Amino acid sequence: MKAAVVVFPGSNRERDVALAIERAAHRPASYVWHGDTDLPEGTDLVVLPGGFSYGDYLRCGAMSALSPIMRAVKDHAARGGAVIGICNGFQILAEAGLVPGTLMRNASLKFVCRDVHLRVEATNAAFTSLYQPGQVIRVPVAHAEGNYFADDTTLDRLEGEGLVAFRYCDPAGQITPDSSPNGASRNIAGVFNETRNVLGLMPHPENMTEDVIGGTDGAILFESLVKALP
Ligand SMILES: NC(=O)CC[C@H](N)C(=O)O
Repeated sequence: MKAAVVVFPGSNRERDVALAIERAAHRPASYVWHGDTDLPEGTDLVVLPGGFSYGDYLRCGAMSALSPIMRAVKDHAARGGAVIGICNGFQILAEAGLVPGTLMRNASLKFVCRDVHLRVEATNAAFTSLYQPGQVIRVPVAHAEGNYFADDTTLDRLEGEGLVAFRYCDPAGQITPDSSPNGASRNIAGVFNETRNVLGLMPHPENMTEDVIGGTDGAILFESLVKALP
């Protein structure tokens, strides 16, 4: 699997995700500057990492969504190529219209940094195929604008088409309002585009890939991608 991690001014999780990919794929990911216009030849997976691109001015991800590289990212997605946006990357995907919905300020109006539990809602995608359906995993969040919002018609469609990837839950897998760190609609933590080749995900699987830092639940996502992609 050949992965390209896009670096925006203010990204801060690019090395974490590149390391998680290298561990799973046994080959390094390459970094691509947001001002470039082309992805490396033969890229299988594009990663938009977490961080504070453009200092979160205007709205998180709004300016990065207009970066020159995004044209190539959209073309890659339109060809069926895999794209994952994590946290700030999810915000960029939403602003670019590559996944449905938007990310609003956390209901608490506070930056939230802690581990959360997620229920895996869909395993019929390259990103999640090695999880068990309904599996409860633990990964960290670190964001101020992770409150996923879409109108009810869109939410019903996402649920009807199985495009909700992950939901915040309690440790037993129950979907309760209290288990969401940000007030997200229907506890949604991650969504696919219609063809499930693009995933927007608010928590950070790349920061839960080693026992020494608390667990390996996040590593399974990268191992799933390695299995699914050439
Ligand atoms: N960890 C991140 O990617 C943070 C995302 C964004 N800057 C926020 O605070 O909502």
